[in-house]
Amino acid sequence: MPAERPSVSQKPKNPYKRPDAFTKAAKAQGYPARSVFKLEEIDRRVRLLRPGQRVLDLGAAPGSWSMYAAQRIGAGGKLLAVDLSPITAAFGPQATVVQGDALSLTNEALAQFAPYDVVLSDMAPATSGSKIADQARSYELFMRAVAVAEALLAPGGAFVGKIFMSEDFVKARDALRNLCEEVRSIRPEGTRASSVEIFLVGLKRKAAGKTG
Ligand SMILES: C[S@@+](CC[C@H](N)C(=O)[O-])C[C@H]1O[C@@H](n2cnc3c(N)ncnc32)[C@H](O)[C@@H]1O
Repeated sequence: MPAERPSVSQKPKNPYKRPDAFTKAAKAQGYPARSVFKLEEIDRRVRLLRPGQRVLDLGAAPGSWSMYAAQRIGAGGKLLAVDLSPITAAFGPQATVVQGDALSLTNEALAQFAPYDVVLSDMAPATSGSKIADQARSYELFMRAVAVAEALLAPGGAFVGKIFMSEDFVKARDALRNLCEEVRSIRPEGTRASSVEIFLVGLKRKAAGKTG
């Protein structure tokens, strides 16, 4: 099983106080970022990823989520990893990397392996120093990911998107409720205590014509 969480002896009693155990465990297992444990927890809780699936990963750099997803979908799956920044991590022959801005890339440019079984977005803005501006940008990235899912996610498919907590959270959750039968909000254990992020998980994408 990929991405083994920190062992009981490594893991602090309160991971929010000493989150470095997650960073060390990620590096020890060859993942570039501790964020892998967030996806691993979401996967474990909602049974997200399976062999043979087609996955779109938006905001994929430096590559931990894509590495994890590529292992879970195996050689029979397909993965498209997209980020503004270059991605140097290797995900295997089932993966293709696109460097670009998800806000301006067309849905066609993201459709290489569509329809997708899973759309992931861990996209986050570079922090600007303004909490309000960062929240607004995070909402924009989240809503773009939902729009991409609306265009490219298969009926029955699943969505995971990161958003910074703000007044817009309810609008974001409603947009996902419009798309998926079941919506959950998850704040994984590996999230830093100071972080304002939360993940909205949409399960069972509604069939076309059944949204709303
Ligand atoms: C928290 S990191 C993602 C970490 C990644 N999931 C991993 O496990 O390695 C957020 C990423 O979102 C990307 N990002 C932010 N805005 C973006 C945009 N408009 N289009 C594509 N990627 C974007 C950033 O470049 C950054 O690499």
